[in-house]
Amino acid sequence: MQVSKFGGASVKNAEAVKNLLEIVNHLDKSQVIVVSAMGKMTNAFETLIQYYFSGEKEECKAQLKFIKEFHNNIILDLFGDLQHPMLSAFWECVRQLEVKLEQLPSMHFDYEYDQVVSFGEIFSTHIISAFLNTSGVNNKWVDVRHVLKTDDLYRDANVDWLMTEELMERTFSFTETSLYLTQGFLGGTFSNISTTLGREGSDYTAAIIGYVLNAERVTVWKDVPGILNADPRIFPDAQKIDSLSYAETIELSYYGAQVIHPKTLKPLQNKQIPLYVKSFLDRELPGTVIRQESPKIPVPVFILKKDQVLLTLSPRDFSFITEENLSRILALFSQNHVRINLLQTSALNFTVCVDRKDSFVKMVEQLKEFYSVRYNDQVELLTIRHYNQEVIDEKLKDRVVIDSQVTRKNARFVLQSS
Ligand SMILES: Nc1ncnc2c1ncn2[C@@H]1O[C@H](COP(=O)(O)OP(=O)(O)O)[C@@H](O)[C@H]1O
Ligand SMILES: N[C@@H](CC(=O)OP(=O)(O)O)C(=O)O
Repeated sequence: MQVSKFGGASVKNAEAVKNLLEIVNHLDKSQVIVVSAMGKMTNAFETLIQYYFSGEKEECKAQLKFIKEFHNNIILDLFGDLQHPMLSAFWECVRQLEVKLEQLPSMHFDYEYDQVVSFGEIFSTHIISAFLNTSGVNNKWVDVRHVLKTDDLYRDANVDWLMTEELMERTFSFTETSLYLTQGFLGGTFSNISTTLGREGSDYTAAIIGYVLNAERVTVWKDVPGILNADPRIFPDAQKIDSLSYAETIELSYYGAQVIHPKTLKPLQNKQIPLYVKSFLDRELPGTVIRQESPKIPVPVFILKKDQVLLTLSPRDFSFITEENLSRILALFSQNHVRINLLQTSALNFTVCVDRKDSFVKMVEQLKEFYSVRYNDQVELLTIRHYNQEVIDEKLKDRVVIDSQVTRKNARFVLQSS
């Protein structure tokens, strides 16, 4: 069997869903199709949950209307009729969301987030499953929350592999159908409360299913021809890489290449399942294959992380940056979920480049108790993997370099934002 994952961009409107039908028609038999919320709907649901949680009733109503209209327009284009008989399950879910939003939220934001934002994937999969069925591509809709079991760390749930294996093997048995369609990004607790795996977690869902069912391959369909040596939105002349090793791809995603969710590779590597990244805009193109062995990458790879803060701490007492100081500092970063992207230490200074996020300000206040804190929040972090001097010179032309770290494989530069 194989797993194919379709992200938001590949189902952003009716035309895209028709294109998905075309791709599915050409896939090998025995597939589990994993689908994300349509287009930017997860962002729209995030706005909805903010209004709901803060009790802004009118704004909440207007946002719900926007979300419903978005899906209605796609349905009208695909089915010509909002009340098409195949859509009853979809309308039942819309009603469930409406009922949820009429109730008062609990005090637990992350819990409420997962209960509301999960409707993005539930809606998209009901619509797409019904559309495929009416188009002669028979498939069985599976509620992933019943088979992908997690703990209750809402918004960043951890998979319970044992339970998931047992439930998935039973559910995806390929006895009654050769095509299953299910949701990315979602999970369910032991008592079937919705959870999510972290933003952009649908790639990870595909890998989990592939791992559990011993898939022959997993394919993620994207709006790019494969993995490129840079984000084409930032570096328009980026080149496609034909083949990558798991280890290299894990490094790229660790340094911030946003094309694959970082957790995706490990389950696949553990069972040596190849991952294909292919373009839904041209299904004939070969894409990129990721597997154990791969030829050396023929070009340097550029990864630019924007919205970074460069933070320097110096002990207020007479101590150096010792192991004791380091463990206290790192514990605070971990407690505040602030990710360190680059780290340098000297006798008197601890310097890091981190993502700018809300908890950063709180963390800085805690650090100030022991350290003098200086920071610059107008910076970007450029990583060049497999660098050479020529590409460094070219990329740093007209840029102000604030800090750098060079190893055998990586040249990393903290740059003033351009
Ligand atoms: N190195 C890279 N190679 C290819 N795409 C990249 C790279 N880095 C960033 N991207 C961006 O990743 C996007 C695709 O990933 P993503 O948006 O997560 O897909 P989806 O949500 O549809 O699964 C592309 O549109 C591209 O702009
Ligand atoms: N819909 C979720 C999960 C996801 O992975 O989406 P996409 O495949 O469009 O990145 C999100 O936007 O975070």
